[in-house]
Amino acid sequence: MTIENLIKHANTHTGKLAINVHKFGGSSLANSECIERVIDIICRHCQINDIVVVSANGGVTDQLFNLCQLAKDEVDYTEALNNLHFQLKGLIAELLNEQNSSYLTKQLSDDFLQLSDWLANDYKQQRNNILAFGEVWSARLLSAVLNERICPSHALDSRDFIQIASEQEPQVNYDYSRDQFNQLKQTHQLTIATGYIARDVNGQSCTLGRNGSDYSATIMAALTGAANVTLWTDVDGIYSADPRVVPAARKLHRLPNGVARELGRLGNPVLHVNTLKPLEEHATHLHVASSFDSEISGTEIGKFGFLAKQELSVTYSNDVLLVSSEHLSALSKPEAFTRFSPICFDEKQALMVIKQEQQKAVSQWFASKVGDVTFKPVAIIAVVGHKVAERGDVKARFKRALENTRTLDVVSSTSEHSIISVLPDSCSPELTNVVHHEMTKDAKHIGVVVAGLGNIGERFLSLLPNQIKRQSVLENVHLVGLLSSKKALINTDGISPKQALLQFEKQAKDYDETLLLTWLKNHPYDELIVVDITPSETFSLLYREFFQQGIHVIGANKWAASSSTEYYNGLTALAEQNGSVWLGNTTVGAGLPINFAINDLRRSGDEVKAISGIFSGTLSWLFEQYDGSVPFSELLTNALSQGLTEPDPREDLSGRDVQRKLLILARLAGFTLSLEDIECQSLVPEQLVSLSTQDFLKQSHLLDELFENQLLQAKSEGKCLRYIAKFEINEDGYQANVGLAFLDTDDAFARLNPCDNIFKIESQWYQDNPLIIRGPGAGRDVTAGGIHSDLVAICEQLSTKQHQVKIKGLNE
Ligand SMILES: Nc1ncnc2c1ncn2[C@@H]1O[C@H](COP(=O)(O)OP(=O)(O)O)[C@@H](O)[C@H]1O
Ligand SMILES: N[C@@H](CC(=O)OP(=O)(O)O)C(=O)O
Repeated sequence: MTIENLIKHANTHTGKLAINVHKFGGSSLANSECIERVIDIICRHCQINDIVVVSANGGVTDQLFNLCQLAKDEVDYTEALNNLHFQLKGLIAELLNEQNSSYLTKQLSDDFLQLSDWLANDYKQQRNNILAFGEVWSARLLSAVLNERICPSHALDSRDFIQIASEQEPQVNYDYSRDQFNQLKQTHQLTIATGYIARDVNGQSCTLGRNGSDYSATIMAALTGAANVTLWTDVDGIYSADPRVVPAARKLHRLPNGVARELGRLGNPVLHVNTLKPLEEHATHLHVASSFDSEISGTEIGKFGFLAKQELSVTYSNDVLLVSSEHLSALSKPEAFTRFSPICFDEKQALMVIKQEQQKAVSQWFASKVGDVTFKPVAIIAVVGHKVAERGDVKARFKRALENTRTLDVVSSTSEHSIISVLPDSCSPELTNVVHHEMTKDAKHIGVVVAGLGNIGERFLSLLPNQIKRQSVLENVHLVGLLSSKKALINTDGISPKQALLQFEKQAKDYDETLLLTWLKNHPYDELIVVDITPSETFSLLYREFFQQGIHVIGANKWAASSSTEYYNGLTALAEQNGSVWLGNTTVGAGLPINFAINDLRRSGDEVKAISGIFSGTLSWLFEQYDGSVPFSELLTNALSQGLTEPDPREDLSGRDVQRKLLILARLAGFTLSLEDIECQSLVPEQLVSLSTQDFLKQSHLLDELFENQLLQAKSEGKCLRYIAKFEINEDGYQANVGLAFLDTDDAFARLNPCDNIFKIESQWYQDNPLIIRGPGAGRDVTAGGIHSDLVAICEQLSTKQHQVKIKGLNE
């Protein structure tokens, strides 16, 4: 939705559109630049009846906690207080016009008088009211900026409508809260509500715990029946480990609900422990996305199939306590869970691990019931994934990763979705990296979309199941898309390679390019490869889009590789910029390793000086057969009926295909040239050029005299006829042409099996005795095999590739 739409809806909207909740975390609101970005996201993604939930501006809650602590320790906090006031006044001045700025500054000064008073006289009682200021200031400021520049908006203090049982038991009274919310909500205005805070049944201010604004957002979604909740933060999704600590962390595109819940329970900051609770009975979608780059697809949390269930992540916490008491056995497991939500509870070993904030409640309970209890700071590291507790292989790998680490003898799980180890010392970044590496080293999932289900495409697919079985590098390759020119089948959870064509037949829908591109933009794979086995120029024009998304391409299709110099250079630059690999070993010589050989020579430091040969299977066959005993046109009809030519044989006779192949090879050898730089002798006489295919075939006898004359002349010189491609460097640069040549009958190019290709490479290393590659240059098996060879090559390259996580403040 654009800003115009937001405003238009402000004036006309009747409140019937689905509601979306957008939560912006503190990191997304940390300074005026961040807030400008948030405003831009609101303009593009919000409708007027949506709800925006905000956390305190980045760092403000920490500062408020610090002020309470200083007051408690009776340390002078004046400077800290003034700094915070100064910072917030600055933010107001930077974002609002003079009139609004002075109005908000006045409100802020009043709040600071109140804050000073509470800190001096009543910080204990007023602690939650003090902490609540962060969110109140943040909502007020954002709402004022929107009102001034974008659309009518009002700020709501969630304490005025969210009622929970108590801070310890933050269950929401939904009926009451919904009623209150409906009374407070203004129609035709964008609601900016505070996260993190609520009131208990006694009307006391409560917080929902650190990072609690996520929970506020989902509570508000449940109150309003919202369709979506987006948690906008400083990282573009949930990763397999904290990306600040583990640079090799992988983005988890789709996280099953249970796994997300467990990550939150273990204290992962991206998801608050209670975030998912309010959504349990609603069909609300939950996303985590980056406010720093709102176009990148984030993580979706929901119900997913096999692939998402395979994913593992590693999380740790250093803010946990080991509870020891000889009376621990007085506490049953269910009771322990309802009372304290421990992270782990091991009845047999009488061990319980809790979050630091539970300490007070635990010690009070023990004191009142049974007796002494001691607390020891410890740490946990956990592997989290769908039902990992039942997976022996995961447990074994986790133990192996911890082999050289001192652990308390507890590797226990309280949820089926995690295996936890308790550490006597804090969990170091090194350990987190080691464990993450061990758990995820072979977890790179590669999606493959095959475009073009003709002869070669079918063969490629029929070879795929065995290739996946045999080539270990293909272990995590998933066939996810099949495209023909008219139909498309995309299945994010994978299409069975064995049943591929059958599934395509039954389930494919009409091909829709926009839908395809949208899917490709949001695909959940670590890497995605498009295998282009189409002859289509139109499809090749999508390579730009693919490379922009970092998608890799295996092209058997010659169009892109032989496009204009400017376009081709643009494509290769784009691929490089975005880390896309582009291979096309089968564009020339089918499965013959000609492209590999040229690449390899260049890698070895060699310089290619000339490339020549017979590059067309069709022309190879025709001239190997043509000895004058049968007219050329008869041979051509024969070749056509055997499927050796294109449906319109002029495609072959024009030399254009050979010209493209020579261009591709010369480019691979490192030369900059385009098709126009390669002289091309067409074998189609002028009068046959513009006829329909049918008329051309009827008139093909007109070719006979021409070829007969050429053959007679060649024979008179003791030579034979061949269609040759040649590129060579000379003093002026290079010379390149394709056309008919008279060759000695014992020339290597003259003694081929019909249909074979031959490539001769002369280089610095292969000067006097050139490198020759010869063999079938077309055919179903060899071409499909060549594409498989590219697939293995790409997967080998990708297995060592690391993605750079984009996090504001870390590498942005
Ligand atoms: N598994 C993980 N995936 C993504 N981010 C993580 C993960 N574990 C920890 N983090 C950290 O959580 C931070 C986001 O949480 P938080 O600071 O609460 O954001 P916000 O201010 O938006 O609420 C990220 O910057 C990242 O460093
Ligand atoms: N401001 C609170 C609540 C919150 O959720 O913040 P954030 O969205 O920045 O994690 C805190 O810092 O804990």
